[in-house]
Amino acid sequence: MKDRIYARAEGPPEPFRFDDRVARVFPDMIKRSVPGYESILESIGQFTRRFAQDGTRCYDLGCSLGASTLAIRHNLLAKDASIVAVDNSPAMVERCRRVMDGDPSLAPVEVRRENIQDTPLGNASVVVLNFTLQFVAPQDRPELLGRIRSALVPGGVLILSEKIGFSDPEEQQMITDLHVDFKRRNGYSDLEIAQKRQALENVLVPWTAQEHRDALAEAGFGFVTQWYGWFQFVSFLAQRR
Ligand SMILES: Nc1ncnc2c1ncn2[C@@H]1O[C@H](C[S@+](CC[C@H]([NH3+])C(=O)[O-])CC(=O)[O-])[C@@H](O)[C@H]1O
Ligand SMILES: O=C(O)C(=O)Cc1ccccc1
Repeated sequence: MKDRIYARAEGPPEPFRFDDRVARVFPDMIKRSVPGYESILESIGQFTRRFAQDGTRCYDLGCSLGASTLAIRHNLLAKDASIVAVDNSPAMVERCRRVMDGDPSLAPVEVRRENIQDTPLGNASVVVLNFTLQFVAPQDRPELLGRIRSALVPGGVLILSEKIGFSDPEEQQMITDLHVDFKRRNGYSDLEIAQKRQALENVLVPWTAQEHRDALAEAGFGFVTQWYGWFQFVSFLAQRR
Protein backbone atom coordinates (compact mmCIF):
# COMPACT_ATOMS: atom_id res chain seq x y z
CA MET A 1 0.00 0.00 0.00
CA LYS A 2 1.21 3.48 -0.91
CA ASP A 3 2.41 5.86 1.80
CA ARG A 4 0.20 8.98 1.75
CA ILE A 5 0.47 9.72 5.48
CA TYR A 6 1.79 13.27 5.07
CA ALA A 7 0.03 14.06 1.77
CA ARG A 8 -2.49 16.51 3.23
CA ALA A 9 -1.94 19.61 5.34
CA GLU A 10 -3.83 19.22 8.63
CA GLY A 11 -1.99 21.66 10.85
CA PRO A 12 1.32 20.82 12.50
CA PRO A 13 1.93 17.04 12.27
CA GLU A 14 1.94 14.84 15.39
CA PRO A 15 5.33 13.37 16.40
CA PHE A 16 6.13 10.29 14.27
CA ARG A 17 4.92 6.98 15.77
CA PHE A 18 5.07 3.39 14.55
CA ASP A 19 1.30 2.93 14.74
CA ASP A 20 -1.11 0.97 12.59
CA ARG A 21 -1.23 3.63 9.87
CA VAL A 22 2.57 3.53 9.47
CA ALA A 23 2.77 -0.28 9.71
CA ARG A 24 0.27 -0.62 6.84
CA VAL A 25 2.40 1.41 4.40
CA PHE A 26 5.82 0.71 5.90
CA PRO A 27 7.40 -1.31 3.04
CA ASP A 28 6.54 1.47 0.56
CA MET A 29 7.61 4.22 2.97
CA ILE A 30 11.04 2.80 3.74
CA LYS A 31 11.82 1.85 0.13
CA ARG A 32 10.98 5.36 -1.15
CA SER A 33 12.78 7.10 1.77
CA VAL A 34 16.01 5.17 2.41
CA PRO A 35 18.37 4.98 -0.56
CA GLY A 36 19.76 1.48 -0.96
CA TYR A 37 17.44 -0.10 1.63
CA GLU A 38 17.08 -3.31 -0.39
CA SER A 39 20.84 -3.59 -0.99
CA ILE A 40 21.39 -3.29 2.76
CA LEU A 41 19.00 -6.20 3.32
CA GLU A 42 20.91 -8.25 0.77
CA SER A 43 24.16 -7.53 2.61
CA ILE A 44 22.60 -8.46 5.97
CA GLY A 45 21.95 -11.84 4.37
CA GLN A 46 25.54 -12.06 3.17
CA PHE A 47 26.90 -11.12 6.61
CA THR A 48 24.66 -13.74 8.23
CA ARG A 49 26.22 -16.42 6.02
CA ARG A 50 29.69 -15.36 7.13
CA PHE A 51 29.22 -14.57 10.82
CA ALA A 52 26.34 -16.69 12.18
CA GLN A 53 27.81 -19.45 14.34
CA ASP A 54 26.51 -22.93 15.19
CA GLY A 55 24.42 -23.08 18.37
CA THR A 56 23.98 -19.30 18.72
CA ARG A 57 21.22 -16.73 18.24
CA CYS A 58 20.71 -13.93 15.72
CA TYR A 59 18.82 -10.86 16.93
CA ASP A 60 16.90 -8.36 14.80
CA LEU A 61 16.28 -5.39 17.12
CA GLY A 62 13.55 -3.04 15.89
CA CYS A 63 12.38 -5.61 13.35
CA SER A 64 9.28 -3.72 12.08
CA LEU A 65 7.66 -6.10 9.55
CA GLY A 66 10.64 -8.44 9.59
CA ALA A 67 12.45 -7.53 6.37
CA SER A 68 15.88 -7.93 8.02
CA THR A 69 14.62 -10.95 9.96
CA LEU A 70 13.82 -12.65 6.64
CA ALA A 71 17.21 -11.67 5.20
CA ILE A 72 18.78 -13.43 8.21
CA ARG A 73 16.40 -16.38 8.04
CA HIS A 74 17.02 -17.05 4.35
CA ASN A 75 20.80 -17.09 4.89
CA LEU A 76 21.14 -18.86 8.22
CA LEU A 77 23.36 -21.82 7.37
CA ALA A 78 24.68 -22.33 10.93
CA LYS A 79 23.46 -25.46 12.74
CA ASP A 80 21.18 -25.20 15.80
CA ALA A 81 20.90 -21.46 15.37
CA SER A 82 17.74 -19.45 16.00
CA ILE A 83 16.43 -15.93 15.47
CA VAL A 84 14.89 -13.47 17.92
CA ALA A 85 13.10 -10.46 16.39
CA VAL A 86 12.08 -7.64 18.73
CA ASP A 87 9.92 -4.56 18.29
CA ASN A 88 7.86 -2.54 20.77
CA SER A 89 5.17 -1.48 18.28
CA PRO A 90 2.09 -3.74 18.60
CA ALA A 91 1.06 -2.97 15.00
CA MET A 92 4.48 -3.98 13.67
CA VAL A 93 4.78 -7.13 15.82
CA GLU A 94 1.34 -8.40 14.85
CA ARG A 95 2.14 -8.05 11.14
CA CYS A 96 5.68 -9.38 11.57
CA ARG A 97 4.35 -12.58 13.15
CA ARG A 98 2.09 -13.10 10.15
CA VAL A 99 5.03 -12.55 7.78
CA MET A 100 7.10 -15.16 9.66
CA ASP A 101 4.21 -17.67 9.70
CA GLY A 102 3.79 -17.24 5.94
CA ASP A 103 7.49 -17.78 5.23
CA PRO A 104 8.34 -21.41 4.46
CA SER A 105 11.92 -21.48 5.76
CA LEU A 106 12.65 -23.70 8.75
CA ALA A 107 14.99 -21.61 10.91
CA PRO A 108 13.13 -20.94 14.18
CA VAL A 109 12.05 -17.33 14.75
CA GLU A 110 10.63 -15.86 17.95
CA VAL A 111 8.97 -12.45 17.55
CA ARG A 112 8.85 -10.53 20.84
CA ARG A 113 6.95 -7.32 21.58
CA GLU A 114 9.48 -5.69 23.88
CA ASN A 115 11.54 -2.59 24.33
CA ILE A 116 14.99 -3.42 22.94
CA GLN A 117 16.39 -1.54 25.95
CA ASP A 118 15.21 -4.34 28.27
CA THR A 119 14.88 -7.39 26.04
CA PRO A 120 17.17 -10.22 27.25
CA LEU A 121 20.18 -10.79 24.98
CA GLY A 122 22.71 -13.62 25.04
CA ASN A 123 24.72 -16.21 23.08
CA ALA A 124 24.52 -13.96 20.00
CA SER A 125 26.64 -14.23 16.85
CA VAL A 126 24.72 -11.70 14.70
CA VAL A 127 22.84 -8.66 15.99
CA VAL A 128 21.06 -6.30 13.59
CA LEU A 129 20.02 -2.74 14.39
CA ASN A 130 18.76 -1.69 10.94
CA PHE A 131 17.69 1.96 11.40
CA THR A 132 16.51 1.44 14.98
CA LEU A 133 19.14 2.90 17.33
CA GLN A 134 18.29 6.34 15.90
CA PHE A 135 14.90 6.13 17.67
CA VAL A 136 16.42 5.34 21.09
CA ALA A 137 17.13 8.41 23.26
CA PRO A 138 20.82 9.31 22.76
CA GLN A 139 21.58 9.06 26.50
CA ASP A 140 20.30 5.45 26.48
CA ARG A 141 22.31 4.32 23.44
CA PRO A 142 25.67 3.57 25.17
CA GLU A 143 24.06 1.13 27.63
CA LEU A 144 22.25 -0.73 24.83
CA LEU A 145 25.43 -1.00 22.74
CA GLY A 146 27.27 -2.28 25.82
CA ARG A 147 24.59 -4.93 26.42
CA ILE A 148 24.81 -6.02 22.78
CA ARG A 149 28.61 -6.28 22.96
CA SER A 150 28.33 -8.34 26.17
CA ALA A 151 25.79 -10.67 24.53
CA LEU A 152 28.06 -11.46 21.56
CA VAL A 153 30.26 -14.53 21.37
CA PRO A 154 33.87 -13.92 20.21
CA GLY A 155 33.83 -13.12 16.48
CA GLY A 156 30.16 -12.11 16.66
CA VAL A 157 29.00 -8.96 14.86
CA LEU A 158 26.63 -6.03 15.15
CA ILE A 159 25.27 -4.59 11.90
CA LEU A 160 24.30 -1.02 12.76
CA SER A 161 22.49 1.02 10.08
CA GLU A 162 21.65 4.62 10.88
CA LYS A 163 20.63 7.97 9.46
CA ILE A 164 23.56 10.12 10.51
CA GLY A 165 24.08 13.84 11.01
CA PHE A 166 27.03 16.04 10.07
CA SER A 167 28.84 18.53 12.29
CA ASP A 168 29.60 20.81 9.31
CA PRO A 169 26.37 22.76 8.53
CA GLU A 170 27.28 23.07 4.85
CA GLU A 171 27.73 19.31 4.51
CA GLN A 172 24.49 18.71 6.46
CA GLN A 173 22.60 21.04 4.10
CA MET A 174 24.04 19.52 0.91
CA ILE A 175 23.30 15.94 1.98
CA THR A 176 19.79 16.92 3.14
CA ASP A 177 19.10 18.61 -0.22
CA LEU A 178 20.30 15.54 -2.13
CA HIS A 179 18.07 13.31 0.00
CA VAL A 180 15.09 15.61 -0.63
CA ASP A 181 15.77 15.27 -4.39
CA PHE A 182 15.81 11.48 -3.93
CA LYS A 183 12.44 11.52 -2.14
CA ARG A 184 10.94 13.85 -4.75
CA ARG A 185 12.09 11.53 -7.52
CA ASN A 186 10.36 8.72 -5.64
CA GLY A 187 7.04 10.56 -5.80
CA TYR A 188 6.91 12.46 -2.50
CA SER A 189 5.64 16.06 -2.70
CA ASP A 190 7.39 18.97 -1.01
CA LEU A 191 4.51 19.05 1.51
CA GLU A 192 4.94 15.37 2.36
CA ILE A 193 8.69 15.80 2.75
CA ALA A 194 8.35 18.90 4.95
CA GLN A 195 5.64 17.40 7.18
CA LYS A 196 7.53 14.16 7.72
CA ARG A 197 10.68 16.10 8.58
CA GLN A 198 8.70 17.98 11.25
CA ALA A 199 7.17 14.76 12.60
CA LEU A 200 10.61 13.14 12.92
CA GLU A 201 12.13 16.08 14.83
CA ASN A 202 13.24 14.95 18.32
CA VAL A 203 11.96 11.44 17.47
CA LEU A 204 14.72 10.35 15.11
CA VAL A 205 17.83 11.94 16.64
CA PRO A 206 20.87 11.41 14.40
CA TRP A 207 24.37 10.94 15.73
CA THR A 208 27.38 11.78 13.55
CA ALA A 209 29.51 8.96 12.14
CA GLN A 210 32.19 9.89 14.69
CA GLU A 211 29.69 9.65 17.58
CA HIS A 212 28.79 6.16 16.37
CA ARG A 213 32.43 5.10 16.14
CA ASP A 214 33.20 6.51 19.60
CA ALA A 215 30.18 4.77 21.17
CA LEU A 216 31.01 1.44 19.49
CA ALA A 217 34.62 1.63 20.72
CA GLU A 218 33.45 2.61 24.22
CA ALA A 219 31.07 -0.38 24.21
CA GLY A 220 34.08 -2.63 23.63
CA PHE A 221 33.85 -3.51 19.94
CA GLY A 222 37.42 -4.33 18.86
CA PHE A 223 36.76 -3.74 15.15
CA VAL A 224 34.49 -1.26 13.33
CA THR A 225 34.09 -0.49 9.65
CA GLN A 226 31.53 1.65 7.81
CA TRP A 227 30.73 -0.78 4.98
CA TYR A 228 27.82 1.25 3.47
CA GLY A 229 26.93 4.88 2.86
CA TRP A 230 24.49 6.66 0.54
CA PHE A 231 23.77 10.28 1.49
CA GLN A 232 23.14 10.29 5.29
CA PHE A 233 22.17 6.61 5.40
CA VAL A 234 25.13 4.53 6.55
CA SER A 235 25.84 1.13 8.01
CA PHE A 236 28.61 -0.11 10.29
CA LEU A 237 29.87 -3.63 10.85
CA ALA A 238 31.23 -3.94 14.39
CA GLN A 239 32.85 -7.13 15.68
CA ARG A 240 33.63 -8.53 19.10
CA ARG A 241 37.32 -9.49 18.94
N1 LIG B 1 12.97 1.06 22.07
C1 LIG B 1 12.51 0.29 21.08
N2 LIG B 1 12.24 -1.02 21.32
C2 LIG B 1 11.77 -1.81 20.33
N3 LIG B 1 11.53 -1.38 19.08
C3 LIG B 1 11.78 -0.08 18.81
C4 LIG B 1 12.27 0.81 19.79
N4 LIG B 1 12.41 2.04 19.23
C5 LIG B 1 12.02 1.91 17.92
N5 LIG B 1 11.63 0.64 17.69
C6 LIG B 1 11.15 0.07 16.42
O1 LIG B 1 12.20 0.21 15.48
C7 LIG B 1 11.65 0.18 14.17
C8 LIG B 1 12.42 1.18 13.31
S1 LIG B 1 12.26 0.91 11.56
C9 LIG B 1 13.26 -0.55 11.40
C10 LIG B 1 13.27 -1.17 10.03
C11 LIG B 1 13.62 -2.64 10.07
N6 LIG B 1 14.76 -2.92 10.95
C12 LIG B 1 13.91 -3.14 8.68
O2 LIG B 1 15.05 -3.55 8.40
O3 LIG B 1 12.97 -3.12 7.86
C13 LIG B 1 13.30 2.08 10.83
C14 LIG B 1 12.68 3.28 10.30
O4 LIG B 1 11.42 3.36 10.27
O5 LIG B 1 13.43 4.21 9.84
C15 LIG B 1 10.16 0.46 14.31
O6 LIG B 1 9.40 -0.66 13.95
C16 LIG B 1 9.98 0.79 15.79
O7 LIG B 1 8.75 0.35 16.33
O1 LIG C 1 11.96 9.57 5.47
C1 LIG C 1 12.97 10.00 5.98
O2 LIG C 1 13.30 11.19 5.83
C2 LIG C 1 13.83 9.16 6.80
O3 LIG C 1 14.65 9.67 7.46
C3 LIG C 1 13.74 7.67 6.80
C4 LIG C 1 12.61 7.07 7.55
C5 LIG C 1 11.98 6.00 6.96
C6 LIG C 1 10.92 5.39 7.56
C7 LIG C 1 10.47 5.85 8.80
C8 LIG C 1 11.12 6.92 9.42
C9 LIG C 1 12.20 7.51 8.78
